[in-house]
Amino acid sequence: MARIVILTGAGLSAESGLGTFRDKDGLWTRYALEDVATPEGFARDPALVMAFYNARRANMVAAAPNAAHRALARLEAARPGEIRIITQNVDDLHERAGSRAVWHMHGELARARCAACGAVWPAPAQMRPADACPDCAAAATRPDVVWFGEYPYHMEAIWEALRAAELFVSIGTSGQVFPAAALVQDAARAGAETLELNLEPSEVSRDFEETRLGPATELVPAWVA
Ligand SMILES: CC(C)NC(=O)[C@H](Cc1c[nH]c2ccccc12)NC(=O)[C@H](CCCC/N=C(/NCCC(=O)O)S[C@H]1O[C@H](COP(=O)(O)OP(=O)(O)OC[C@H]2O[C@@H](n3cnc4c(N)ncnc43)[C@H](O)[C@@H]2O)[C@@H](O)[C@H]1O)NC(=O)OCc1ccccc1
Repeated sequence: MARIVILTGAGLSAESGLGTFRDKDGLWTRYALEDVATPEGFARDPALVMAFYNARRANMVAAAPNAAHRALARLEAARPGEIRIITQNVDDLHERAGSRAVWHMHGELARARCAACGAVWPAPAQMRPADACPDCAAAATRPDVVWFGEYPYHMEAIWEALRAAELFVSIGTSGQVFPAAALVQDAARAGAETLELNLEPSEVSRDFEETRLGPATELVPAWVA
């Protein structure tokens, strides 16, 4: 079981050019969360939701891991089996930097899912609702992401990892989305040390023993070194 559990958010990928959600020009200033990141929004206008995720997938493909992603991959390589990354990010920059022990608790842009049978497969660049499922042939394709009101992935494994953690580190997240924002409390309750690395104080900074402020590409390599 991993001694060090690391939670990451949109702030980790910000310096790779992938917009965050809540910063001044963030995604939620340009799209209504209710329209593009809820099952109800998808039912109302699947084409709008697909356009939103197809655009983010294209941005992801054009982006590259930054020094913070690479530092975390180095840490995992230096300490095999000791590091577990839990990310709220749906991009694949952790894996492209070389990290392997990664749980995407809110899903992945790189995957499509069948809303009828649950099958998942690599997402085409331009996903369409009518795309047929390779398993059941249903035309019920959706992005394999966790929308608001849906149950996040890996929750049981995440809580188990937090029970065994000696150190919990949070990087680039505003602490406004649950249950991700409550994981620091779960870690602290289990006796782990808690460290926050973020550009600015978050909604849950008070739950951390230590908070270091600054850009991830500076704070993370310095912490790993
Ligand atoms: C809005 C909020 C109030 N609503 C919720 O939290 C809801 C409802 C809710 C549940 N429990 C609650 C309790 C209280 C209140 C509300 C709730 N939660 C849910 O619906 C969740 C499902 C939520 C998942 C939604 N899907 C996403 N993403 C996938 C899609 C997509 O990506 O489109 S959420 C999405 O938004 C969140 C964005 O947050 P951040 O990543 O933190 O990004 P943000 O822009 O906010 O902040 C960026 C931070 O980085 C910093 N930064 C910026 N640049 C840098 C930089 N360069 N370096 C360092 N830091 C930097 C900034 O300072 C800032 O602090 C991420 O989680 C991201 O994945 N499901 C659920 O609860 O199921 C039941 C349950 C309950 C308990 C236990 C188990 C199950």
